[in-house]
Amino acid sequence: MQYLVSDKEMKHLDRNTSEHFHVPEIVLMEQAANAFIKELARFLNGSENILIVCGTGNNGADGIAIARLLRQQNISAAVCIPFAEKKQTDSFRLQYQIYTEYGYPVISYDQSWESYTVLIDAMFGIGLSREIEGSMAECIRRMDHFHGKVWAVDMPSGVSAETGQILGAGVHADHTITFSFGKIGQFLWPGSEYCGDVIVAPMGITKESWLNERPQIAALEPEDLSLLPERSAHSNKGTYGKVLVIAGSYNMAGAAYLCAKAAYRTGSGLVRIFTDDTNRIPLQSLIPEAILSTYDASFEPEMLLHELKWADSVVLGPGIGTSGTSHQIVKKVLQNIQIPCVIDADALNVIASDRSLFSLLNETMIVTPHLGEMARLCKRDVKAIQNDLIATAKAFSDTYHATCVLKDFRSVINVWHGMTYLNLSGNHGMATAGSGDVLSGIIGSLLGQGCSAENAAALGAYIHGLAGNQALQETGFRGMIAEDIINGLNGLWKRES
Ligand SMILES: NC(=O)C1=CN([C@@H]2O[C@H](COP(=O)(O)OP(=O)(O)OC[C@H]3O[C@@H](n4cnc5c(N)ncnc54)[C@H](OP(=O)(O)O)[C@@H]3O)[C@@H](O)[C@H]2O)[C@@H](O)CC1
Ligand SMILES: [K+]
Repeated sequence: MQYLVSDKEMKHLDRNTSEHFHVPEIVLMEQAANAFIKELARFLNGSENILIVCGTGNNGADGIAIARLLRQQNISAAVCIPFAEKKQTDSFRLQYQIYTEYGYPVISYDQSWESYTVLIDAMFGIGLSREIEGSMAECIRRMDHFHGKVWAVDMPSGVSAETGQILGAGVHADHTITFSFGKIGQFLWPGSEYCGDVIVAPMGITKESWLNERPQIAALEPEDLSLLPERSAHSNKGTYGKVLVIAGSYNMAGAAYLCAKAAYRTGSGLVRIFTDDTNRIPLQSLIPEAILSTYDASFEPEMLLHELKWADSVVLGPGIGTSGTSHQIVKKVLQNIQIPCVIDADALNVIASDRSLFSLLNETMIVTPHLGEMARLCKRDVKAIQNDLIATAKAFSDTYHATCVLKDFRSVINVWHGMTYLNLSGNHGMATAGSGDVLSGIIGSLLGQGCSAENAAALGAYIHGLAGNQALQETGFRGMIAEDIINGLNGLWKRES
């Protein structure tokens, strides 16, 4: 698991390193500059002519230190400090003094950048705190139009380290070398598109610097697949959980099929589909492994209660529609459920339309809204939510105690009183109908196999993305459909065994 930090957290870690562990700022800066060069050097062939555009804060100070170290390794480099008259930090002044004592070149802002082949952006790092305006925004745009490769020091200038929003203007980097921890804004849209590939370079601020604080945001990595429920040679189908998939209404067999199949492909021993009777024939032929319980116009709640007693976990909602019967089903489940549950799709729309149902949510439940569903749940517009993904997911969990998986290009998973996860697996091929049904089936399966709500939600989103990445090898981006993601799971498990 890697931790991702905000600008404030990084400054806090920096302060703890200096004040508690007594590592001087200038030592950290030298380590940062060395760490940057070590990564950069892997891409250089020695013929480059490098320009480093520096601000007057510590990001700019890093830039000047990098220029000095490059020159001392016989690599052609010069700095440009377009707004040298602005407020300078002590470290900036010191780095500038050292650099000029050596007689290394500082070019004026008016000079052409034509002869330079690489640009290093050291204007703003994690200190960016407001919109960039006027001539500074012009300078950012000039960097953005640079003809060669662009490397960003810590953050591309203009990208908020906390939200990933572009503050006024932003530099599109080919690579971003960031120090010690990934920054949240590097992984949220649109910031992620400005960072190019992100390299986290260790530079001496370590996890010890959290002292008594706890990191808030994490991203799962391949080694975290060890959190998956164990399998045993001595087992039967009952060992791996019974999942009740309440899905599919008239003409919506597909959602039930994808969800149930994903649950089976994630390892569940038994899956039962509770669905509209008109789905019986297609589901029996599409997925004969599933047990079916169906209802018709005269929906009898007793049958549903009976199925709830049978199950170890429930997925409630894919394709159930928002009819009166769907409302009855959702309400009955929420009032009676005593096992872990994923609430998805139309079940969320039903809840959004009847505020009395919100009070039935609790910490054993996982809600999986996409942005539109979340907009209906919290009565905000999609754009506002997109600009504020992490806070939105957190506010929902804090208020209703359920684990929230807010689905987007980078889904945010928030656990009530717990960690926030940013899911970094997956690709845009997965933006296709039914992809969400597959995700809820995966999460429901993990719950049925005994995972906590936290592990099922974070791991479920991660596995879903990995399966999509696996599918990419067969389909490419453009033609991927939900079934391919399910097939991608097979590839994942094959690698595991
Ligand atoms: N922390 C660490 O662990 C380590 C950090 N290191 C490096 O330090 C970097 C952070 O340095 P930093 O704090 O000096 O801020 P930086 O990004 O250089 O910005 C400079 C100043 O610009 C200003 N400003 C803000 N927005 C503005 C705007 N829109 N338009 C105009 N001005 C604006 C704002 O000052 P203000 O005007 O608010 O007083 C701000 O302070 C970090 O990214 C990394 O590279 C490493 O050396 C090693 C260890
Ligand atoms: K920068």
